[in-house]
Order: sequence, then structure tokens, then C-alpha cells
Amino acid sequence: MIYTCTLNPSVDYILHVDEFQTGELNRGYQPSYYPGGKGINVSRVLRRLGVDNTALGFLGGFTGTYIDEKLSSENIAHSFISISGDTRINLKLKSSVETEVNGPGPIISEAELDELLSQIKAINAGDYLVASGSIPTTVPTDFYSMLASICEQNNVHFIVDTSSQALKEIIGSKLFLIKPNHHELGELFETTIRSYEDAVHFGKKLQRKGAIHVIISMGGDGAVYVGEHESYYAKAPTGQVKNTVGAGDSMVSGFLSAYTKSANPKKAFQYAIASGSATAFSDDLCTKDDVKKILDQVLVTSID
Ligand SMILES: Nc1ncnc2c1ncn2[C@@H]1O[C@H](COP(=O)(O)OP(=O)(O)OP(=O)(O)O)[C@@H](O)[C@H]1O
Ligand SMILES: O=P(O)(O)OC[C@@]1(O)O[C@H](CO)[C@@H](O)[C@@H]1O
Repeated sequence: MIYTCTLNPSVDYILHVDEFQTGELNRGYQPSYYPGGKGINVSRVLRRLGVDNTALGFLGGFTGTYIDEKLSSENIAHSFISISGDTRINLKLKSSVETEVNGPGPIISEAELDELLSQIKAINAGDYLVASGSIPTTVPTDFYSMLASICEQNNVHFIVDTSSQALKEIIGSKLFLIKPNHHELGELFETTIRSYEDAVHFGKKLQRKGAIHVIISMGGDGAVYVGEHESYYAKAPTGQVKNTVGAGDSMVSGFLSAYTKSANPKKAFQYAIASGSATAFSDDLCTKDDVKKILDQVLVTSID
């Protein structure tokens, strides 16, 4: 079984604005809402790819109810801990460029955190736990390291996709997969990642620090994979980009969906890129058919 954990879910509110101007009244059009937060996106894409999974984390308020109902309507198993604060709303503004405004998230109490830890301690050996997204400000920034220790002790495969301080703190833990984007990787090593070669160089450093599989996503430029015995890069397919929110999460789902069937990192990486790009070419997250349509366009090349 695959579990996802979203400490800080969100309702993603997407709004189009022509020529957005700061400090002015801007009129938006074509609004849409999606259940969001990185782990929830991973769960939604896994389900669409035909992989059963269970979503964990915290939900509260009217926004929490919305997410709960949406996940149920998509037949995604979930067991969120109810909190008193409201789950955040993240604004995604589509103008000549995409602008995101993500809230800090509600307060999480110690008792609520303990409840989540009990759920995670009960995950069976051989299962997978995907911890994705930011850590709410009331939760310790080393919380993912705590989860990594529990998973290591219980032989659970632990996957992380996060940024900033939470990313810094997780390095050195035993990880099955880590998927920073090239900006996050650059920030981590106080450098700028300009090429596939740079990404492989710093990806290898992450690998040596305890990650079995490392994927560095590079938006429209594709991605790099660094594993124990092999490294690859692949360009992203070209297409009409509609929405890149959740593209990275779709990669994680694509990789897990293919790897758990084949144990073949090259195939899983190809499927990961196709899943990320299929989401970039969709209004919402990708479907299995979207991924199938572009899979053959993803050419995976070895790097020495
Ligand atoms: N403009 C694009 N065209 C084609 N594919 C894209 C584009 N943007 C993203 N992708 C695909 O999605 C993958 C992940 O994208 P990206 O590096 O933007 O992830 P991310 O920054 O983690 O995204 P997010 O945090 O929004 O989920 C890329 O490796 C690529 O396969
Ligand atoms: O604020 P965080 O937790 O870093 O990111 C949250 C978020 O931007 O990530 C997802 C896309 O990856 C969106 O659904 C969501 O709004």
C-alpha cells in the first residue's frame, strides 16, 4: 500500500487575469477550484493511474470538508485528522506568467501531531509513505526527519518532496526517493543548476547522503535521474502548457506507479516524466490516457 501525507493541504483557487497589475483592481475570469497540497496531488494522480493509496494529514474547516468530499468522490481512501483551524486556500494566478500565493496553513496542536505519528507508526513493512509539501509553521521543521526514522525502523519506503528548511533537514536520512526541482536543489547547495550535468553532480551528492533514487525536475527542460548504479536525463515532451501546478507531484506518482510494478528505474523515470508533462498539458492533473499518449515521446538517455 502507498500512503501519502500532506501536513499542509490546500484548496487551490485558480484564476485567470489579463495583464495582472499589482496595486490595482484586477478582474479575474475562468475560476476553478481543486483539492490541493502536494501529497493530495500525488494521491489523486496515483488513483488516476490505477494505484490504490491512502491519503493522510490534517484537514479542517469548510475548505477541509471540500477536500474530504472531493477525495471521496474520486474513490481515494483517506484518513485525515480533523483540526479546528481552516485548511488554507492557495491562489494560482494565470496571467502572462503564473503567480502563486500559498498560505501558511492552520495551527496544528501537539495532540494532533501525535495522532498522525500513531497512524504512521502503524504502516506495515514494505509499504510506501510519501511526505510532500511544506511543513506548517507550528510543526517542527525536522518533522520529516522524525518520519524518516520511524520508516527506517519499520522498513517502510520513505519518499520526500519538500523545499526550504524542511528539505535541508531531511538530507542525511534514509530515503527511497527524493524529488527536488532544480531551483530547490540549487538553494540546498547554494548554487545555480544550469544543466543536466550540474543536476547529476549535485544529485549524486544527495544520493551519497542516503537517497536510493533521486529525481531532479527541471520544468519544461525535463528531468534528471540519479540512482545507485545509473544516471539518466530526458527532455520533456513539447505540447500546449495549460497548468504546471502539480506537475512535480505527478512525476512522483508516475515513478512510484511504474517502479512498484517493474522495479526498473529507467522505465519508472520515463513514466515519471510523461506523467509530469501530461499534467502540464492538462487543466487538472493528468489521467492514465494522457500519460500513455505521450510516453513514447520521452527518450531516456544514460549519463556516465
Ligand atoms: N512547460 C512544461 N512542458 C512540458 N513538461 C513540463 C513543463 N513543466 C513541467 N513539465 C513536466 O513536469 C515535470 C515536473 O515539473 P517541475 O520541475 O516544474 O516540478 P515542480 O517544480 O516540482 O512542480 P510543482 O511543485 O508545481 O508540482 C518536469 O520534469 C516535466 O516532465
Ligand atoms: O506550500 P507548499 O506545501 O510547498 O505547496 C503547496 C502547493 O503549491 O503545491 C501543490 C503543487 O505541487 C499545490 O496543489 C499546492 O497549492
